[in-house]
Amino acid sequence: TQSTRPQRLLNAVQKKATRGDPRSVVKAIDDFCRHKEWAMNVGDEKGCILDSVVSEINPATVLELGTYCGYSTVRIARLLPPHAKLITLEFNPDFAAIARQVIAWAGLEEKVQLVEGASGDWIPKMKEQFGITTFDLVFLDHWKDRYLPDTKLMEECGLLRKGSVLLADNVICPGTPDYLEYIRSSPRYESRYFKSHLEYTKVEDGLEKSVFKG
Ligand SMILES: CCNc1ncnc2c1ncn2[C@@H]1O[C@H](/C=C/CNC(=O)c2cc(-c3ccc(F)cc3)cc(O)c2O)[C@@H](O)[C@H]1O
Ligand SMILES: [Mg+2]
Repeated sequence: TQSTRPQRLLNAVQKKATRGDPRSVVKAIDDFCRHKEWAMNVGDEKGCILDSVVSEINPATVLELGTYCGYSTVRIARLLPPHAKLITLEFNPDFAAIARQVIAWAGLEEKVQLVEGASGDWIPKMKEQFGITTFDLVFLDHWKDRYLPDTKLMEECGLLRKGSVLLADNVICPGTPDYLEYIRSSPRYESRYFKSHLEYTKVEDGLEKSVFKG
């Protein structure tokens, strides 16, 4: 049977990366996507911006919306302090299965809880299911038309506190116009755009970092 792109990406990790070495997993995926097959990982250029935001916040609790193959999950989790928790939501079971193996290859299972399901169903259950009060950082990288509804849902569920940071991928390409309009015009957020490029290309894209004011 034909393999899928996520399966071929996992094969590249298992062939090129060293078990237990997150940096080598990130490099193996970037090399695969740059030289073999493009895939919608945040990538190395935007990934450096992601790294700097994570290092600046040093979060104890992180929520990622849209795991895909686990590239940004590994990028974030490798920088987390010992008892920090990253919860990542992925509703495609095939992608979730690949991501679990990528996260395991990096040796980061202890820091990551991959939850198979839709953000809309799980955001309201974060407190009761995982004992989370609020998230220090949320990385949005799922369906682009879901950024805004899920942000409103997180507000309603009290998952954001004064100082919580939302970091959104692809605000230019493919674009998240309704989210950008909302977050940039809301008095409850301080937003800043980090100009970059669409992963592995010269096309403009960027990350929007928004701090919740409570
Ligand atoms: C239903 C909403 N809730 C969800 N809950 C949990 N997981 C979800 C959800 N939505 C989507 N997902 C998962 O997130 C992932 C989806 C990501 C969508 N991303 C993109 O479309 C995307 C697309 C591009 C892109 C850019 C230019 C192109 F020419 C082609 C593609 C670049 C990116 O960086 C992207 O992130 C998948 O793994 C999907 O199964
Ligand atoms: Mg993306």
